[in-house]
Amino acid sequence: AAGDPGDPAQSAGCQRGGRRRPDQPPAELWTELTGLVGLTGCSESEDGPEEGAEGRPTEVSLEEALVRLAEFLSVQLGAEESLGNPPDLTKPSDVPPLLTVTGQLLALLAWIRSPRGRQALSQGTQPASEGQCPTPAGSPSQEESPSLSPRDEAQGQNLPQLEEDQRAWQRLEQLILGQLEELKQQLELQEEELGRLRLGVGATDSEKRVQHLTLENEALKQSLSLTRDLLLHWGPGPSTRAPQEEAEALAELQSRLQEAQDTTEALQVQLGVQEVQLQGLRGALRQLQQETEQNCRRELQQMHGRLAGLRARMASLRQGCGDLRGLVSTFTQSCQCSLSEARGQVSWALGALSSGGAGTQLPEEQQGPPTGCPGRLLELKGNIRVLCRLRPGTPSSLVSSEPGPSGTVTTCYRGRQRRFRLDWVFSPEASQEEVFRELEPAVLSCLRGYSVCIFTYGQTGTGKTYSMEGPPEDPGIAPRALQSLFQEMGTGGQHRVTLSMVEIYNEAVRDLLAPGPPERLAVRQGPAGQGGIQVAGLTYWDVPNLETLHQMLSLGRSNRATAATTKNRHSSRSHALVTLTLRTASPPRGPGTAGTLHLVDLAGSERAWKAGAASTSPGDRDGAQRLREARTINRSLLALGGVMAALRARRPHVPFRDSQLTRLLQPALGPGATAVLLLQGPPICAASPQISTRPEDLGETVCSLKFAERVGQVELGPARRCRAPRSGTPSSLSTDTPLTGTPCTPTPSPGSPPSPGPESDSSSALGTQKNMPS
Ligand SMILES: Nc1ncnc2c1ncn2[C@@H]1O[C@H](COP(=O)(O)OP(=O)(O)OP(=O)(O)O)[C@@H](O)[C@H]1O
Repeated sequence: AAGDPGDPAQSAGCQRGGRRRPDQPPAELWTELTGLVGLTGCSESEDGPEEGAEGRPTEVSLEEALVRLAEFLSVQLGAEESLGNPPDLTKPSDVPPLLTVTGQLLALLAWIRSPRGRQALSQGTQPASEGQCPTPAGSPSQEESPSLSPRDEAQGQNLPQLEEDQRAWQRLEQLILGQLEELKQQLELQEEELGRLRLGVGATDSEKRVQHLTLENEALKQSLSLTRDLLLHWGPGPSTRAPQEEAEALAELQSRLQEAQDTTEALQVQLGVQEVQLQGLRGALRQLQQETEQNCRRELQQMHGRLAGLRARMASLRQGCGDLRGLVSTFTQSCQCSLSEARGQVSWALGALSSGGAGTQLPEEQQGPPTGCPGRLLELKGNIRVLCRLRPGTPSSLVSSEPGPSGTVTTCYRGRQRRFRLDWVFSPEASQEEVFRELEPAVLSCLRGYSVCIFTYGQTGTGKTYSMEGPPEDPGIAPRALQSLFQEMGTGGQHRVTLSMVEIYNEAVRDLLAPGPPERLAVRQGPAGQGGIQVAGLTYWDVPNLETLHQMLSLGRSNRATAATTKNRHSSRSHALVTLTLRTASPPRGPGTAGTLHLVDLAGSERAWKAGAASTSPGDRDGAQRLREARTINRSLLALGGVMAALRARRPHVPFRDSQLTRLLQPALGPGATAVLLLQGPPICAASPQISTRPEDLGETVCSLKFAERVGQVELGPARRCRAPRSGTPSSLSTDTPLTGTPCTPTPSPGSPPSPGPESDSSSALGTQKNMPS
């Protein structure tokens, strides 16, 4: 219609639609076409009053079909515009074929509606324009003959005119068929493109294009079938169908159109659903990828963790292997020693028997220790043992224990569970008696010449002093040990017991049993060749009986520095060392033994700021004092840790000199000595005001447990008995590494000549109670 100057609609008198100008925008085509159809309909209703309201639907259906065609064209043009390639309608080659076909159809429609067309149709003749056929190049003449005659006039119409009409129709038919062919080709091309685009799944633009082309294809298909139907029903040739048939055909067309629209809509819906599904699938795929990635990463981390754990385990196994090797060699050496000792004893016994007869009794020191005696038991148990005692309290989920031999203490600190295995774990309800029973063999081994050190270690307020000293009604390790020793020694007077007691307060060594006020003593390395440590001016007391011993111990305890801290009202601010030397009387042949028992009550391990010592206000002298104490206590405990680490790693140099504590403990931790560490642990008990449930307390406990676990791995070499010098006085606490001082009786002042041996009058050695330093 746009390119046809002889528009049939115009020639039918519909001047309102007018000619489509080349510069007319494609969007106006819709208006133009609907206007055109409207006009046609309007003329029909005016022209055919005889058909009435009943006859109208058939005609309206045709119009509707055209209106939809026009709609489609408008949409297509709009779509092309939106894609950025609007067709240039001024160029005939650019005009979409469908547009041209629609134009032709509208022209045909206009002609059919015109009186001439009606006449021709009613006569069963071809439509004819006034001298020119409706062609693309030249459409039917604009001037329609206004004098088209009715039926009777048509009979008189001249033959050439009819022939010309006939030709025009044939041309029109050819043209439409050609255009249909063109439409078909275009459809095929688009289907091909659609197929190509379908291969490129995933690209958003391609998807849009696919959608667009699908719609276009559907529309083209519809328009093709519609055009075919129109051509079939309204095309040239004699119209042999009755109006009723035409109406039916139109209704059928309409229903097909409706069907096609429904199909399109259904397809669109399906496409939408599929798109949604596609998006869902893409999302699921992305999520799956992320999850897989996360899982892989997590597994990798776990593998790394497991690998690190395995490496650590391997390292500890290696170390354990080394320790085991050491133990085996130690055991072999010990066996060899015992064997040679036994051989010597047997040969001596045989000699004694042969010279003195059957009635001769072997001196005690020449008898091998009987099987199961404390000394042997100690050797078998290992020369460093770590025991743990938890203060009774409300059970807590943060600290738990499995009591018994090789028992465990489990802590849950900062969300991490740690399990510590120790040689023996006492249940929190364990009595003083139970604790001592486990230590008794070690204590008694001193009588056979072994050097034994028992020390209590742990956080402040956990019961170190309670375990070591205990209240009078329920005595602790020290009183029970003395009682047990004296019980074992009996009243034979074959043993001589010497006692000394020092404290290390702020790195100063003080004699707690000095006759005068406690003074600072100098600790020195012993003379070359003698080895050991010497404490100048330290007093040793010969103790004749248990009662005196208890009195002296309580005297020493009362001289000890204590103070009130936030954790403990009677906190020990110093390390206390009680040393007991037990010398057996020299038998007629062979040396006697000199066993040593060190009982060490360490000051509490604590962070300085926690002991209530962190008060640094200028006027608070007590606070400053507590702070200084806490610092020196921690420094010395650190030094003890360093010594233990060096012993554990079997380093050639052991830093005993790092603190006064380690210097004094050197004999107790030397080769052949036996050490028992009693670790005191706190209950995590809300009911106990002294011990809070704060995590830092638990952290302190974990540190203590770690320390104890490390100490348990220290190897001091096989426990060895010490021979007492044949002559002389008990000048040392351990014959291997003597801690020398000035043993004295109560009467002589410190530094006076040593008291006589056990053969001497024990009462004079001890003096009387009134002579004791007060
Ligand atoms: N097993 C126990 N049974 C009953 N009471 C205990 C027990 N252990 C400790 N206590 C009590 O806890 C309090 C603190 O104990 P103790 O003074 O022995 O602690 P400590 O570790 O020596 O402290 P510090 O290092 O400050 O000297 C004391 O009142 C003591 O009686």
